[in-house]
Amino acid sequence: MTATDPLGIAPAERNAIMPLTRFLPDHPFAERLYRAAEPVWEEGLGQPFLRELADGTLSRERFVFYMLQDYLYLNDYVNVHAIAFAKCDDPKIRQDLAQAIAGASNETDQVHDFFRDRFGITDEQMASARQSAFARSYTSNMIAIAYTKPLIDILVALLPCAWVYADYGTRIAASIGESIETNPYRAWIDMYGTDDFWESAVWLIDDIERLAAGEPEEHLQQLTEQFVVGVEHEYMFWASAYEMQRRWRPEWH
Ligand SMILES: Cc1ncc(CN)c(N)n1
Repeated sequence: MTATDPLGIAPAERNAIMPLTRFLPDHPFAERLYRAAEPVWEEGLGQPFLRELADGTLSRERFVFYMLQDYLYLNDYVNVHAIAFAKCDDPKIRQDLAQAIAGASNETDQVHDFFRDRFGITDEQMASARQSAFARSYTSNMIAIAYTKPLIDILVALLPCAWVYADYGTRIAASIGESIETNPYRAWIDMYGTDDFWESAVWLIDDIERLAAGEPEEHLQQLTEQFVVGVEHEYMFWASAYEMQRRWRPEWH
């Protein structure tokens, strides 16, 4: 584990809220996934988009770019859950997936609609938003996994979305304390920095842990690599929003 927290959270508090110590004892496969992704995961939290969101200095332009990408992202994200649902005959996981779909519409209501009003994002902007190369790479990968792979692969493809956001939201909330009161991005932090949102990662981790128990080592290795790719995609989603970069090369407008 990295010694210094990217947002400067003190070690004692950090231990209580880190991904593996928070509600997650006895999840060896989740631990393996996190450890494999840890360098990118931890570096990701320290990137400018998130540091500036945490201290409230992120430009509105960059945040709007992110919001429009995220709106497109959530549509694909819900579709991936729906494909997983159709492939799943485990009643508990079906219920979890249905709740996650409802949770995504909660994100839209609490975060997207709020910032649409606040920043005056128009229907035209929403309708004409074009997915960035980085966001498309992320969701295309998830959709391909959803159509071609078994249930556990789909759940692992979804896990970075839930777990990284729950962790970053919690750690951002912990790092800024009372300054949240004046942070223009408070609605975002309030959404992702809560125990409720954390629960949306926990069910997924629990279900994956259960399914992983019967899998051969070779498949677990593939899933671990796939998870790291998902965390890298999360990283690039923010990095490309910060640069407001739509195409693979910045000069391709
Ligand atoms: C890109 C992305 N990843 C995850 C989340 C959290 N569901 C989100 N809203 N956007």
